[in-house]
Amino acid sequence: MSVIYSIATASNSRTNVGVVVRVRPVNNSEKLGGFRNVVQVVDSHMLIFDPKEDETFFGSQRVRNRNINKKANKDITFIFDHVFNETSTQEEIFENTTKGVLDGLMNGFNCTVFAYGATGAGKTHTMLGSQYDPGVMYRTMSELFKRMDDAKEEKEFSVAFSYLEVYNEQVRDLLANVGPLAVREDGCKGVVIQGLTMHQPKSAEHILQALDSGNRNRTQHPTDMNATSSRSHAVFQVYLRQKEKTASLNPNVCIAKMSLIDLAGSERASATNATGARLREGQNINRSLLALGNVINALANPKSKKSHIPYRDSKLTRILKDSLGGNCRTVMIANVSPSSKSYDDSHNTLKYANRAKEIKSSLKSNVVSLDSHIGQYALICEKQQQEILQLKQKLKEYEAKNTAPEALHTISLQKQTEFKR
Ligand SMILES: Nc1ncnc2c1ncn2[C@@H]1O[C@H](COP(=O)(O)OP(=O)(O)OP(=O)(O)O)[C@@H](O)[C@H]1O
Repeated sequence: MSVIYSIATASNSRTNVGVVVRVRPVNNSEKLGGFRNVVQVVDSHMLIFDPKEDETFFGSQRVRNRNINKKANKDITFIFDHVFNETSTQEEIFENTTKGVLDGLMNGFNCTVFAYGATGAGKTHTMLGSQYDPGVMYRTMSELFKRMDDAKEEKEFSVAFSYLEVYNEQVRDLLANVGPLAVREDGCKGVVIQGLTMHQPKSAEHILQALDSGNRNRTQHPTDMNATSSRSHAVFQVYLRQKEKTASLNPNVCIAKMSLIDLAGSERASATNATGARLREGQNINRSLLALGNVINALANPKSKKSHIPYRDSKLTRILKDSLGGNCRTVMIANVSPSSKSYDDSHNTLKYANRAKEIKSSLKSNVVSLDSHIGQYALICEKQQQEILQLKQKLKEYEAKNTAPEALHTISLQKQTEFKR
């Protein structure tokens, strides 16, 4: 029997999390090894993992032709916001993923795009690409500069960016030669990485150069699956400040952050034959990806919404605390190889991506009025005064109803302490 994950389309107006899958072309070693294809892209939303080999497709219609002697294939149907096949271009990926997210950034929402997948599945190709065929990061920045230019009559913009990596649970600035950086949380500013350099770009090309030089500083080591495997999580962040150009003394100012992340490859240690330092490296990668998965699971689980989201379990999730869930728009690009050589890795990636679809977040634009602090405090105080009066009234009614004098006294004391707090 075939399994279908999520019958409803993943494009749900309540979700701010888009999940897309990109299937890369088969590489030479997969071709020469005679591996079979285990990912069949049916259309732009559906793929089948490990399809029955005796089935043919006409459009999205299956035509069955059963062979009872064959070992059952997993035959799992997955549905995502978008599925890109082997021939999809960098431009198509950008147009159908980050371009829409940029609308969010321009409207003051924090946004995150991250590439997830096993080593060699195509994450760096998707996010960074090459000089001649740039990926999502450069295309996003080009589009951002275009949009700022289009709106320059109405708004004043300022942009800054940073580029860091998390390697072996240490944060390093990819654009400056400094030691490991500390991460701390600031009540007002959110997550702060102490000493991380901020750069003000003059153009999208300037950012492309910075990405290129930053990437040369990134920790890479060959693995059995990828000769130039990125062994760290690379986090590129852009801060956009917009101020309305109006005659008003109190123009709206809006600050939002976009994080573009090329994660290190998820992999089983046995598949990479790693030992010693490489094994420890792999364990740290898996630890932070596991932590990221746990955060995704917690955000996706409505029961845990009010309780604890385990952001503190790794450096990666601590850095992304204000970029995942909550007030944030997220796109996950799950990269997979179509080959049976990466059977378990692709299966795991698809399950991880499927889980990420469940995250729901409530958006709140970061628009603030320049003197909002004063106006807001007056309103907050007024609201709290009203709330205290209502609670006092409720307490009075409760005390009047309650006949046990001792119990009454204890409850009353407790409530009073609460009010004082
Ligand atoms: N869609 C694609 N089209 C053409 N080539 C691709 C595509 N995706 C990946 N490749 C090629 O496959 C190889 C591995 O890709 P890439 O380095 O992006 O993998 P990765 O997922 O970042 O791996 P790691 O986690 O080990 O760094 C590269 O040579 C890359 O150019």
